[in-house]
Amino acid sequence: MSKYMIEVRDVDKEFNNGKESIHVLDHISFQVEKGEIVTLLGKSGCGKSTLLNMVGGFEKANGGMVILDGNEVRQPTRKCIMLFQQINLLPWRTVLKNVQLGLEEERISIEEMNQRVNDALTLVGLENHHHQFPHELSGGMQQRVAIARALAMQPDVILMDEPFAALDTFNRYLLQDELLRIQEKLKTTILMVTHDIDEAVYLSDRILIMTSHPGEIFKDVPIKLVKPRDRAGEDFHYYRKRILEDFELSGSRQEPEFII
Ligand SMILES: Nc1ncnc2c1ncn2[C@@H]1O[C@H](COP(=O)(O)OP(=O)(O)OP(=O)(O)O)[C@@H](O)[C@H]1O
Repeated sequence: MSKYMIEVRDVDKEFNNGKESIHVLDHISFQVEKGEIVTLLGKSGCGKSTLLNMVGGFEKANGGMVILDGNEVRQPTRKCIMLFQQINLLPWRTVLKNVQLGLEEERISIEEMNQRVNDALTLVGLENHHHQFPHELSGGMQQRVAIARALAMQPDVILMDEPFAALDTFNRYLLQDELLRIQEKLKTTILMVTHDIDEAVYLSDRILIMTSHPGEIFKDVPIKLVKPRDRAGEDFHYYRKRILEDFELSGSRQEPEFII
């Protein structure tokens, strides 16, 4: 049995907009071990979301393949759930009913469904909010409901596309801590996209730095700091600085318009 939960093998992607084709991802390969948190970090347009969509089975590659827990990904599956920045709760359903949503297609008993929904809501700290509607919750609480909905499905992998980008700093920090606490408990494999360097250093076991046009993995940076990490600590700043430098050295920096 492979120790990898996700294997991206030589994935290549072009989009055609009718007039021209854009080479978005150039022969990308990487692996994510079971229980790891790995972040794709790169500038806007470098192909992070496209790559994440491929791992989730929402987008097809022009070449190469993605293997999830030993099986080639050909379509979305319940083993691998995507969480977006847009929260996508159904406004007419309560918190409880929104979390149930992901389980309604599963062949499980009512008792098991209730148990999984209760457990997931307790994990995200919403055990006292079952009967509220989304509009009665803050943005941070709504994102917690979305996380609970994903957790209730007991996926092997959660894919996160800038899940905290719409939140204010305090809520973002709070939810990052919640995510780490939950992941420590459940050992779910997480592949995340962000352009927030601090978020990447705070959460990740490894950061994959991408360059653009076409998107490539420029560097694989293991973050060897124990969690929870001190955002104000010297070690944290070391990684932050190193990654900032990587971006400047990555070849994707714009040349100055005039050189005197
Ligand atoms: N369905 C599509 N059709 C055509 N081009 C697309 C499509 N989806 C993405 N692209 C192009 O592919 C490139 C990569 O887009 P992608 O959204 O993956 O980048 P990103 O790194 O996630 O950007 P951001 O951080 O801004 O979300 C962009 O140039 C984008 O315009």
